[in-house]
Amino acid sequence: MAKTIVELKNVSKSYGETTILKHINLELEEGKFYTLLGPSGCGKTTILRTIAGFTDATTGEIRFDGQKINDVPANKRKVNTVFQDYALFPHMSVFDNVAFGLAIHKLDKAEIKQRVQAALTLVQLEGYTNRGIAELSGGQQQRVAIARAIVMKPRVLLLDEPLSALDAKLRRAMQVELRNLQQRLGITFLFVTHDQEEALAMSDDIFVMNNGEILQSGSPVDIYDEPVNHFVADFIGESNILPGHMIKDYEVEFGGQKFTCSDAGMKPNEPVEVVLRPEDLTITTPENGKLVVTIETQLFRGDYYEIVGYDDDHHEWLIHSIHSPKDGERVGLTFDPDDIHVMRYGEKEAEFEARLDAYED
Ligand SMILES: Nc1ncnc2c1ncn2[C@@H]1O[C@H](COP(=O)(O)OP(=O)(O)OP(=O)(O)O)[C@@H](O)[C@H]1O
Repeated sequence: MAKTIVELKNVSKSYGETTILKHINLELEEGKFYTLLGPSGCGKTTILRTIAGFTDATTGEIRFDGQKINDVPANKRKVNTVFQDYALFPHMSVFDNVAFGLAIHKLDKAEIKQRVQAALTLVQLEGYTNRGIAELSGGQQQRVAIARAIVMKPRVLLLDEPLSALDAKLRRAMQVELRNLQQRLGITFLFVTHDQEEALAMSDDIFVMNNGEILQSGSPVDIYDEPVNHFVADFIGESNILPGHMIKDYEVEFGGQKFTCSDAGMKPNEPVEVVLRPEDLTITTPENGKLVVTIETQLFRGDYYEIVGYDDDHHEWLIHSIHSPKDGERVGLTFDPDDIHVMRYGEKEAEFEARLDAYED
């Protein structure tokens, strides 16, 4: 198992009466790409700031290589931050921006030059050393900010929504670049975003946050396939979420019908929520469908149609399909038992994982 670098143990943060972070526990291992994902104001930046040393935790421990670092000042932590607005010095050249931290540490000129050149090569900005910051595009400024952080050879790089100022196309290109850079450098990245697609595409592991809490952590595939609760199912990807009842292990009722599923460990007749992803629904004839819906609208999304239909209980269904039924047409929907994901109301991640372990063995 990889070595743990950063640990937050039961970290809480309050400003006066307002609690911003509630009992945060997380571990970052060496060489992995992590993402803090959640809506605006949920506390993502505050977690970065406690790790960087810009904000004190009200309670709890921050550890680096197993040592408590709550009282270690920011400039003594082996962590660097790339800020959302880049925080570059506009009147200085690219070289001087990247060299800034090394110059403060009074490294000799030859070493500074060699390290700045190496960092600029890594972010594909060789040849830009004498440019002013104002003469660079947004994407190039972004690269300078990253070069300025990695030139310090941090063990952990914190990135606070670094791609949010870029247009959609450049943003996608930078996602690939950042992921490749992380793999080449082999250092731990902790990346903050509220964009779930970005988190799914880039991360080894994601921490899904809401309201000052980490609701779920795990690989993108695990979180997508097995969301712990309504918030996560709704926030990550698109979902059909329906109320239902667990009849017994591996049998669930929703929409007035019983279905075989792969979930277990609930009480008989326990009220539950059922998740079906739009891409797991297949359109068929009404006779062959497990459910029947009437098509309301459809949007062409390039490689699929995003279709909305309503069942006879007026429940809305979102369907992704390469086929385009007619508006007003009645169609059947089928899905596999494995595509049904059942969630218990109020279940926390630890209880959810314990239940999964118990019935999967
Ligand atoms: N110095 C402060 N004093 C009081 N409240 C603060 C302070 N800093 C942050 N907050 C509050 O803490 C909450 C979490 O802020 P934080 O910046 O960590 O959220 P975030 O998830 O990073 O949001 P965003 O995606 O919008 O940047 C917000 O409600 C914010 O208003």
